Amino acid sequence: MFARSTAARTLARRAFSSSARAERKVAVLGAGGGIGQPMSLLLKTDPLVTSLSLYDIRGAPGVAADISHVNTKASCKGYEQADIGSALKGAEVVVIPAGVPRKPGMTRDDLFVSYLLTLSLLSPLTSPLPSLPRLRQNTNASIVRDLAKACAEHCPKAMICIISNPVNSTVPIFAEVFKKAGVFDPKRLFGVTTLDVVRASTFLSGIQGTDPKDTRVTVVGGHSGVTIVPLLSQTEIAKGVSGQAYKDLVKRIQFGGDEVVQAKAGTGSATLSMGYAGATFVNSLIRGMNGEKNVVEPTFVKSPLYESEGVEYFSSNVELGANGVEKIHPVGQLSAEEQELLNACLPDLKKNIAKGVEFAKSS
Ligand SMILES: NC(=O)C1=CN([C@@H]2O[C@H](COP(=O)(O)OP(=O)(O)OC[C@H]3O[C@@H](n4cnc5c(N)ncnc54)[C@H](O)[C@@H]3O)[C@@H](O)[C@H]2O)C=CC1
Ligand SMILES: O=C([O-])CC(=O)C(=O)O
Repeated sequence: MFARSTAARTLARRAFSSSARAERKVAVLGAGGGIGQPMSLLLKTDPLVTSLSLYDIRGAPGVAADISHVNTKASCKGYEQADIGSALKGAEVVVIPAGVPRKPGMTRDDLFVSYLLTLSLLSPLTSPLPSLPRLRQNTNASIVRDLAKACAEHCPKAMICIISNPVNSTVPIFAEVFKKAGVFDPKRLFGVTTLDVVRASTFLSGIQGTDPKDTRVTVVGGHSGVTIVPLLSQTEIAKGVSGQAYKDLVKRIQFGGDEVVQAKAGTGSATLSMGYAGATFVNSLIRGMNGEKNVVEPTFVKSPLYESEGVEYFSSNVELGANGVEKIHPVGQLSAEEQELLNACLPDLKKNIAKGVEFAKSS
């Protein structure tokens, strides 16, 4: 992993040696889960990570004990529920894959409202109404809200990378909690949309017979269905993919998550590819923090690009630096098809963001 050009590798080495003493403590919240475990393993093998703090409401000490035997530099420690303060103390990067994954038939937005709550309504005998408020606590929205409160208290200056779905709403929730606590810095909050870029690269290179490592596709918008907008016209390698093949490719990139949810048949959603994508994003983020120049990743951040249309958060190419977001790149030239995709994305994205803001403000 972490494949890069020779020039980038030289820069990374230089950045690494100039920051060889830089302590880079990374905390993973939800480290015992399907994403948390492989991502933590990959982070343990990243030479830029010096300390790994693995937290989950269940199982993190065991995962940490296992991973800590890998003979790489980073130290690794696991924490249980009562220890979230120790887990977060001194963390410079916090990655959050905590929460419930999808099952077939669900959208990511369904994860905002509790899956358990839905079940309880269907089975009132096993889940009597008086327990509904407790079940409501199990939504991804409230999980992210509560983890945001803990981060605001214990590591308000950390870079925060949100994986928990629906990303289009959980990032605004996190931001609102930080605003309430008076510690919000928009440059330090990222929705992780890297898996969309990873998939676009894999699917396109599969069609064109190219090496995925040289097949970079910019994907903008949000992280669900039609809010995912691949900009294939900006990639030389995509030239020649047109007509039905183009439509199929766009659909596959937009609904790649559903492909995995279907294939896993009720046992979860993408975990291993997401672990890879999450560790890749964190590696880029730390390279930027360590002073490497021109580190660019698409990520869902507070963005001025479509603010005038009421869309406060948007994923586009972002240059990462010492303080997080260094520069937000515009989407660039769009084809007529891409303009249509963007037109379809913005209203949905606006609704998803408003839902997150509303939830955080009212809870
Ligand atoms: N941004 C993206 O591209 C992607 C996002 N996801 C999302 O990531 C989330 C996690 O997915 P999986 O790892 O497959 O689920 P999982 O169920 O395997 O793991 C989730 C983990 O979170 C833990 N957890 C629950 N509440 C917690 C809390 N309050 N504090 C700390 N840990 C807590 C659970 O104990 C569990 O270990 C889901 O919401 C899923 O939709 C999944 C794939 C891609
Ligand atoms: O599809 C899901 O629910 C998980 C996800 O976000 C993805 O795989 O892109």
